[in-house]
Amino acid sequence: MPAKLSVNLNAIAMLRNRRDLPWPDVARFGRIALEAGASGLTVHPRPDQRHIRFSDLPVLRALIDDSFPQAEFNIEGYPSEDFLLLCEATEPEQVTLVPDDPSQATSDHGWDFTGHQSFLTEVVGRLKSKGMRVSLFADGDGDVDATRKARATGADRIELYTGPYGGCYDDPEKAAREIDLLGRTADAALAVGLAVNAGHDLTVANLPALMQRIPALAEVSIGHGLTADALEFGFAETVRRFRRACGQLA
Ligand SMILES: CC(=O)[C@@H](O)[C@H](O)COP(=O)(O)O
Ligand SMILES: NCC(=O)COP(=O)(O)O
Repeated sequence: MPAKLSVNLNAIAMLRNRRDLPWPDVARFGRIALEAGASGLTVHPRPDQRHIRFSDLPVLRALIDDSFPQAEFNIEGYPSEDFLLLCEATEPEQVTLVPDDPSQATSDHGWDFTGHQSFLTEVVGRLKSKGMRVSLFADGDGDVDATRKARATGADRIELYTGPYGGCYDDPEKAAREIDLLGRTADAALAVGLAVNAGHDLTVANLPALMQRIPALAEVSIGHGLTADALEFGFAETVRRFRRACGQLA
């Protein structure tokens, strides 16, 4: 079963925000991605709204509801009260909780499931009671006990943080070690009943090996590498290239 591809629109929004102008239009690129066969859209609104703005969320929700009802909306972020209210107002199919500090340039680690067990349990319960699937950002470090603790929060999935793997683009031996750790984390998560997503710095080049080691991967969310490729190949063609790397197209 190929992994689903959720296209992250953060980089498009970041480009838009360079000027006080409405382009590139995130909804337009969301539409192009879904027309090209992406399974869903991902956004990671950060408190300073430096890329996705809170006002983008209802527009993207309406795009999916009105034109692509089979697609999924995935909202990622740190579960502050503001973020939780945003999710409750938008009702995405999936919320991915990420332990980001507001000052972080980008996400760079998964949850400490021991230290945040009760906090996560409460937040996961709150979101799930409103019908949202919940995924928890997790380090791919092979820690079996951490996956048990992730499961104990009531979450449905983990999202493997693949940044360290993505950073090995020029070091195949290191990449193989990272794949092994990610694979062992995924095995442990699947064994306790969690489904497994993955994201961060995934590319057309590094996806196939990840897919081969974790064939049960449910979804990948990709923005940075996809937007970079789109400058060369165009947005729709790039989505198709990533779908091919996910095993969706021959
Ligand atoms: C949760 C995660 O992995 C991040 O990749 C994130 O969604 C991207 O965030 P930025 O676009 O802000 O770097
Ligand atoms: N969850 C990861 C994501 O949405 C996109 O990460 P990246 O491809 O922008 O690194």
